[in-house]
Amino acid sequence: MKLALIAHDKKKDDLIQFVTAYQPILAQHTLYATGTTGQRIMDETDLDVMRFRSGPLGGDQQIGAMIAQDEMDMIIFFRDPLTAQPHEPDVSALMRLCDVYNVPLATNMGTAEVLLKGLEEGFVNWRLIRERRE
Ligand SMILES: O=C(CO)COP(=O)(O)O
Repeated sequence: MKLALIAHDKKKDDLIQFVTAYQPILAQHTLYATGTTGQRIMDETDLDVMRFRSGPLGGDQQIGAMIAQDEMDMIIFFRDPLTAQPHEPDVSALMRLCDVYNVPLATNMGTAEVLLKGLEEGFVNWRLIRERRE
């Protein structure tokens, strides 16, 4: 599976703690990240990450493009709900595309934990359900 990991600045420490705790699961998948988040993951864990541009410079949109091409399976995006982001339209667009394409999106650690545990158990069947419908 292809997973994207993203965190706003004040949530990056939380994301590092989370990916460290769930490194054994994450290591079984292909990981993508926005620029600064990805750099921190690579510096502070043993995970290998394909980095896009930094979020404010288009990284969210690059991940959105992968979603639109049906090439992304899950997004873990620790958003900061208390700080205005200069690229808020990009953040909204990314989340909107997750809903357009039914891509699982966790915007906080609680949901991210459930998603990763579900992923580990093989509960990610939405593509099959969608294919049956089409
Ligand atoms: O701003 C972001 C997501 O909207 C994250 O970008 P960085 O990982 O480059 O900080």
